Amino acid sequence: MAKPRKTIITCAVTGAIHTPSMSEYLPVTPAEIAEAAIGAAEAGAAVIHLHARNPQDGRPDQTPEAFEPFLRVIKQRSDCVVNITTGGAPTMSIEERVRPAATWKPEVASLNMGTMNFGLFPMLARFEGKLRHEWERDYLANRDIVFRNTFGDIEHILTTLGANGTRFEFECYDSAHLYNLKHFFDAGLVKGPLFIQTVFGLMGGIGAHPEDVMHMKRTADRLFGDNYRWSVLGAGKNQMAVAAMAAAMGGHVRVGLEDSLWNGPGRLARTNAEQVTRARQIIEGLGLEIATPDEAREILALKG
Ligand SMILES: C[C@H](N)CC(=O)CC(=O)O
Ligand SMILES: [Zn+2]
Repeated sequence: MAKPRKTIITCAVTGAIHTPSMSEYLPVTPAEIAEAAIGAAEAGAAVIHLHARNPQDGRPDQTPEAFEPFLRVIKQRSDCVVNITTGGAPTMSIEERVRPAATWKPEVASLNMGTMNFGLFPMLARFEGKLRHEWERDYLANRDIVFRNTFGDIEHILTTLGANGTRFEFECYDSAHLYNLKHFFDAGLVKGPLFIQTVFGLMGGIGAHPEDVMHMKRTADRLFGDNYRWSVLGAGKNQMAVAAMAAAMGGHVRVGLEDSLWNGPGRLARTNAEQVTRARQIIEGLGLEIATPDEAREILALKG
């Protein structure tokens, strides 16, 4: 009897897209981020994707010091795979964005595979009346956000962090980003298995229709064959549908309040663990098993 395939659940616990006034359940302080990460790991997430925030007003904070308090607690209480963002907030400089991962040398760091328009403004209408902080309104109303990830920026992050043995969660928001990754793969600047996180339904990137999911998978299969491990994240209301489609096709899944505030239509997720549990139910419902952190390390060939 063939061993059931293992599915890696990644949980992105707070991010830099959503803002505190949107949901009282969005982790902001180091203690809240640590609790959210450990809760998500206990619920079944093998990989935890981390951003930091200013504890007072929840503004994205990409200083290495802001990460230290929760990284220490997570390391003490969990064997989960730590994945530190290099995306930060799309309004930050590359130097600012790469600093935390360069300082803390995690097993995994995110790496965004192309420059793109980054549309947060569609959320403004929905949360306009609830926004407590001036920075939230300015941030969400900004229609000119360019999320910069040039070939030079990507190579800089690859070489800076690669030197520490850190491997990458390659964020691909459109098929062009898969071709950008292919360029670095052919140039020998990245080694397989590639952990490719295909992002669906974020304004400025590809949509979240099943055809979009199939298009990204077919393109990745053609470009990388079995030199990659496919994972998906669906933004907002698309989160669980995209996760279910991918899991059924052998893909890994990412959930968490960075990507969606919801746990079912119109119901705010009270914890990241709630979303991990919902994804786990879908995966186990398909007769699959979730991967432990060590199984994820093996599947992704991490330094451990
Ligand atoms: C859509 C997600 N925000 C992708 C992400 O997590 C980017 C990063 O942190 O580098
Ligand atoms: Zn992120």
